[in-house]
Amino acid sequence: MKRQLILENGQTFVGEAIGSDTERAGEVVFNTGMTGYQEILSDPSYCGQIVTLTYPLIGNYGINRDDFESIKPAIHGLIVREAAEYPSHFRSQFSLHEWLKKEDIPGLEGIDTRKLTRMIREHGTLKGRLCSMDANVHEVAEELKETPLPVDQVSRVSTKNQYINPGVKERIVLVDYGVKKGIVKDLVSEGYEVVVVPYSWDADNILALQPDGIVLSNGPGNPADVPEAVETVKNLLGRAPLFGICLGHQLLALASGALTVKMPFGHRGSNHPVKDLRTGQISITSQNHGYTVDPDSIDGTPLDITHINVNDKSIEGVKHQHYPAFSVQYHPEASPGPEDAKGLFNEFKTYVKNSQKASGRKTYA
Ligand SMILES: NC(=O)CC[C@H](N)C(=O)O
Repeated sequence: MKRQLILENGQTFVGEAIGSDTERAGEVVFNTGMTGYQEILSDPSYCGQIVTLTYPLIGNYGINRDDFESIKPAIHGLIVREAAEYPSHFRSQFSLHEWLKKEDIPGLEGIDTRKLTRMIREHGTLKGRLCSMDANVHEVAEELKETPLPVDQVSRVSTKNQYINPGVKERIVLVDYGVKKGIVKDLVSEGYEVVVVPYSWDADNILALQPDGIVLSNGPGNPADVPEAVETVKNLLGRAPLFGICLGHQLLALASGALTVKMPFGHRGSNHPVKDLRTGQISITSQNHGYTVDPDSIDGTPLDITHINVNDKSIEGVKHQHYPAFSVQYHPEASPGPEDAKGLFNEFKTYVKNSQKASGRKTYA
């Protein structure tokens, strides 16, 4: 069955329908990763977006039960050049098409994904809708133009209740703005007790858990859409070591007086080079973000820039001058992607240990 992608600029791409028959709209973004489609499909930071993958063959190793980054995918659609019909891998349980159908996510295959990607690179991200062939292109394009991007994504994907991953070492509170499982897994593998709490918890509620460290997770949307989270981070500064990842990084920056801006088409992929300005070391990193900390807003804030993107020099990491708080725009947990940045979890561990020593609290081995 044919299906079309209608963009707000009136352009259309006609291909074959895969997955669910639901019609759905979203901001169309591209990811350049050659592998990792299952993690991308289930990363809550894509909530409300339609993702096109630039690698031409997707789905060849299937979908398995272990590699999901969340339980319920929040992505609005998937666009690929070719979806493998017969996956081959010993862990595979579904084909891409079967899984998309099961999760009620519409997909489109067989279009020129290079043309679509170039269009997004030239004009910035575009709103789009995956539609049946009888949709009126002009009407849909007008409607897309008039519909603003959603502002409620974090509340859609954050956990509703706190939950605990037991551990024998320090207690880390992980504030869930749409957390990827990879972050939880990496913290648990350090031996921490990881208490995951809803994004709406205020600082008093979080501090009542007596955390030895706090991680601010990744998450979807514009960080300026969650002012209550910025307020919470402000009130957490200096009360426990803070480590922000992606949206968590943007919230730490906003809480410290900096600003964030929307990028034309963002960074989404598994090979983004990041330079640590303190050591000169380059890491190849996994990224998924459409907003960034505005470099012109840093002066006068208590933040030092620690990392920059080698390609476009955008800010990739900051550190607070007075409090044990730091953050990165990229993904130390990878999931999917290279693991060059895993060392950031060790940096966090040092912060946690130092803060324990300074406070005279019990330290762990
Ligand atoms: N992965 C993330 O946390 C993304 C952060 C934010 N939603 C952005 O797009 O910039």
